[in-house]
Amino acid sequence: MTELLACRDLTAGYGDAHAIRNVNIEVAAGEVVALLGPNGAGKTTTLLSLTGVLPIASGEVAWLGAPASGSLHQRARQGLAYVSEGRSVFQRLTVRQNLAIARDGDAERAIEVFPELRKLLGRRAGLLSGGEQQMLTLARALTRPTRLLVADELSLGLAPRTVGRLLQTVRQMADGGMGVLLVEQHVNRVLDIADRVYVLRQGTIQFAGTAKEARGRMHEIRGMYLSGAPSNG
Ligand SMILES: Nc1ncnc2c1ncn2[C@@H]1O[C@H](COP(=O)(O)OP(=O)(O)OP(=O)(O)O)[C@@H](O)[C@H]1O
Repeated sequence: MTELLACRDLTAGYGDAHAIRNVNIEVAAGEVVALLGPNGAGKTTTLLSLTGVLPIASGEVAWLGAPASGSLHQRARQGLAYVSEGRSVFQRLTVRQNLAIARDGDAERAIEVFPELRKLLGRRAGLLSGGEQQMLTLARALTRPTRLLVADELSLGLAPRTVGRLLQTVRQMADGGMGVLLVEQHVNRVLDIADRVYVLRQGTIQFAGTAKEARGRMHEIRGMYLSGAPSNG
């Protein structure tokens, strides 16, 4: 398997506070990797430092087999799509205009993944439902050739059926050769489509294994959620 993104002993955070410590994660082409853990565990911080948005304090990040030094912008041109928490469509622009924003982008590629967007192309994005906006957010990230999709809580606030639809689409994209790193609150649902799982708790990796192994240790993983909140709140 071709390794796309990896970190070794990654420590990062905000000022002197290290929200994550000595984190080791890898994502290869063709696999869905889930990053799980309770609120405040450090999942978003991990994605931000892996994608080059947040500077790292120590450790190493490798992107496409070489030490990662460029910004998110540079990595995006090499096939890294990062969908951050929350819907980030341009509300006043149409779906078509939203899809046309990326330079060198190809709206048709995105519409192939989400055919339901075709009939909405002329509609203002602000008038779409929550699920449609989230599809558009994801579709926009895919207008460029994508090697790795990194997504933070894609399914936040969506109806169960829409969550299932998005996650199945993500699985199909990985089956087509893309690597996927997902932060997701719906543990059971994400285990249905993930190949491997990491569980973060209080800034460190507490579990790393296959989705099958995670299912076998679900009781223990649930416990990490219950006891995972930082003591200072
Ligand atoms: N901009 C920031 N400045 C200072 N501390 C921050 C900042 N963002 C996050 N933190 C802290 O870093 C820790 C990890 O936060 P992070 O957002 O990475 O967790 P998370 O696992 O993504 O949580 P959630 O599931 O609630 O989104 C938390 O203690 C949080 O309060």
